[in-house]
Amino acid sequence: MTAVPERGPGRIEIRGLTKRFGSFTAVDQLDFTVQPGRITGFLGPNGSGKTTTLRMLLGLIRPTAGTATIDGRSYRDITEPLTVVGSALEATNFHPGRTARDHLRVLAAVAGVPDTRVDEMLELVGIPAAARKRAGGYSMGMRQRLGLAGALLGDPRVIILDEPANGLDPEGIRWLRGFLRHLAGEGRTLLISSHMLSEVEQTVDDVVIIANGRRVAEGTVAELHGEPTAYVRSSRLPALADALHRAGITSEPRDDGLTVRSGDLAHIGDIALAAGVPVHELRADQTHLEELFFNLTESDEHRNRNRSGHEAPPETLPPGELPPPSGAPVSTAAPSQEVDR
Ligand SMILES: Nc1ncnc2c1ncn2[C@@H]1O[C@H](COP(=O)(O)OP(=O)(O)OP(=O)(O)O)[C@@H](O)[C@H]1O
Repeated sequence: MTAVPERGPGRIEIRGLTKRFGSFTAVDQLDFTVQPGRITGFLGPNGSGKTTTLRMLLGLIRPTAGTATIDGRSYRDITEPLTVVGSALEATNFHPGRTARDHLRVLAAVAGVPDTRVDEMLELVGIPAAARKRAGGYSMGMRQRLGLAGALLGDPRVIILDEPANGLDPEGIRWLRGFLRHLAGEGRTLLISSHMLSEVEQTVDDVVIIANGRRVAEGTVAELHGEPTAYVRSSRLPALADALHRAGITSEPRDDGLTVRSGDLAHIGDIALAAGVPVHELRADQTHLEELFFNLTESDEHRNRNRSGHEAPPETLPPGELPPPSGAPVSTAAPSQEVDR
């Protein structure tokens, strides 16, 4: 693949992005930035507005307010969009009677790329044998890989994938992780959505978390984890707390031990040893990201509207727009899928 210069173009900017379906606000004043050369996880529970946001970014539906741009231009204003942005919103809408090769050839023709790239892409995503097999017989994992191959056909610098790990087995998830990392290493911009933080935690650099269409957190994965802490147990806690304090480390009592505001276990152990304090247990605290995710997205303030019966009534669908994605899987690789022009 052609290398994309590091720190090159490919910046996604979402500003005040809002989408209302009738009186229902699916995406509400959303703001975030996605940087090239990084993998950004776009996270939120089911129905929080991820797909609607991606559909606006990809020009499939019009925002009610705000903008979604790539290098300052909205998708509809990009001259050869498939060579700039590759996307796979769902991995399920391949024509069942069409082979992977035929499917990609159609897209290649649309994107204006040579047919030779089709087999290259199938090889790249690890399904060369699927070239002649009809898509109707594919596993979910193969569909995901085919969707990815389609997204990459135009050698785009921006890649947008909706729940790309869905249906992949652990080996497939490991493969995807390495593959996405490689693409980011080439300077490309990767935006991937997921409803499970734990699923993408090891894959992404940055995260944007939304609940009920609103951003509730944004930052690097490390920032989300917060400052590292350790748990230490001893029969002489006051002496240990005192020794840590003298070393400039704060601690507070927890259960029958201390929470120490440092992740450097060796340093904590050395301080205890130097103070002659016995240590009965010393371990790093794990931040339970899933719990944090739940707190951020399911707190009283952000409780999922879809679970409290406030979902948009279907008749709110504006003319010319596709029904909710759950019922109508969409791959944005082909412009023929675009609506609401
Ligand atoms: N065309 C539409 N008309 C009416 N409501 C819609 C439409 N599209 C989406 N919605 C509603 O907007 C909300 C956000 O949906 P969206 O698909 O963007 O969420 P999501 O975060 O992608 O969820 P999931 O993880 O389940 O795909 C949902 O309540 C959904 O029912």
